[in-house]
Amino acid sequence: MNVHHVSAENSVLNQFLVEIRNKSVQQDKLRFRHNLERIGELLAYEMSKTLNYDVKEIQTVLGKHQKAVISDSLVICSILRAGLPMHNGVCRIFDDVNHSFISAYRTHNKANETFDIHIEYCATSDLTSKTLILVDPMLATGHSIVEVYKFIAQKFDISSLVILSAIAAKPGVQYLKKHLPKNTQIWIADIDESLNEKGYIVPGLGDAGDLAFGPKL
Ligand SMILES: O=P(O)(O)OC[C@H]1O[C@H](OP(=O)(O)OP(=O)(O)O)[C@H](O)[C@@H]1O
Ligand SMILES: O=c1cc[nH]c(=O)[nH]1
Ligand SMILES: [Mg+2]
Repeated sequence: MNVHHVSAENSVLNQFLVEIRNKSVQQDKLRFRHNLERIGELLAYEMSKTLNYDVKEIQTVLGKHQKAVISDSLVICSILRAGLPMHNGVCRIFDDVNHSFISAYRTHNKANETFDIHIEYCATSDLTSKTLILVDPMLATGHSIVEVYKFIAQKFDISSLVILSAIAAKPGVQYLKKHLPKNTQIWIADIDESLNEKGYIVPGLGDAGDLAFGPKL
């Protein structure tokens, strides 16, 4: 698995990350979602540099022009709910692609201090031979992404997997390395050291789904 830590190099991305983490600024839901959208755009742009390209010729009003354009067949799949704002950003970068939505939510299993992942909804086109771009702003333990991948891999033989996340915890990245295909590419805006006992990323930002859309019962 190839891990790209995008904010290792300073850019405007840092500003968006600081704003989603800041406990005062993040209370503004509109701004929180907008920043996740912008992070989605920037990750999509960076990731686009490693896709496959074919040279195409077009006709301008004055002559012919050749340029390499993306040849991969992409599908953007976001994990509900928190994936939706980043999804909007990613789909502003890749125009002519299909979109999939899959639900995954965690419940805390107090008996053995683990998390159960629940997948109850999946709306997708045929993913056979597609490059699947899986979008989720938070990669904490990594269990949600791995369960979503397993669910999809049971039904479709995808060509390759790309993951886009805003904030990841190191243990979650290690978990993905163990459980996802070797050729997976993962693009993370920022990587934090640890998780707390409730499986939240530290320092992280809190609950991305609740900050974007309000607390759920
Ligand atoms: O890496 P993991 O430990 O599996 O945790 C990450 C998951 O937790 C969050 O979803 P959540 O369950 O809070 O659902 P939500 O999007 O509805 O808020 C987040 O959006 C990820 O999907
Ligand atoms: O830190 C975390 C962990 C899981 N989900 C979140 O939204 N935040
Ligand atoms: Mg949540």
